[in-house]
Amino acid sequence: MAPEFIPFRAARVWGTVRPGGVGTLLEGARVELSVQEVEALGARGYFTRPAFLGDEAALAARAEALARAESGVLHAAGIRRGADRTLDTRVRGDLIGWVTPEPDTALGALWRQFEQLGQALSAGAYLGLGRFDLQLACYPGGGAHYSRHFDAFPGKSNRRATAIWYANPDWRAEHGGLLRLHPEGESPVDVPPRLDTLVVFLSERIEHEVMPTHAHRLALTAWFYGRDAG
Ligand SMILES: O=C(O)CCC(=O)C(=O)O
Ligand SMILES: [Fe+2]
Repeated sequence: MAPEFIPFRAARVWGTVRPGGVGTLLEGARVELSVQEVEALGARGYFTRPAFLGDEAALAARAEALARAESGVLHAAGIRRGADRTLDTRVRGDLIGWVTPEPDTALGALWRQFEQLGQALSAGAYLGLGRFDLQLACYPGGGAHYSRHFDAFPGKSNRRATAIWYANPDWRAEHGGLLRLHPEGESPVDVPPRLDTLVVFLSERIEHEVMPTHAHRLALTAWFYGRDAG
């Protein structure tokens, strides 16, 4: 791991749950981008970071995400087609729901880290980001996937950056479910959806897909809009 990460990770609160509960685990932890991450974003349109929250906060956020998914609030995302509005799960087979967490929760802590990530991307990579939406997505296994797509089209939705945080401990190769990035002019890059991995890419620039998934797969995605967005 790049040495740049060390001072910033050491500043985190490890091993203690403060009186406020899991939501305060990461209080004061600043998200900073390394030089390599800024360069990768500019040159290739993406970067990955193997540990965004740290083990304790990641497991707490995973537990809350799983509880939400199991509570039945998520709905099928598949593209709707035709007059009968049937779902076409050939394009995407995930279940999704928007997330606005309470502050004093582990997902609230993740939310604040995404907020800081947006600020760091604006300061370090001049992306001029404003608000973001946060979505929980669950691929139930059974080969569910999401076909190759862009998250934004120039001049349309004004989504500028996509940041995905994965919540799957013990992810194994036979589970499939890789995020496959297709950077322009480069070979595809596969990202396993392992617990606490963060991937950040430019929404208009990086085409991507979720490969067929053979285990329950959870992810939280933040889409950052430009500051000038409505
Ligand atoms: O979960 C992932 O790895 C990517 C999902 C995705 O591309 C999307 O929801 O737009
Ligand atoms: Fe996407």
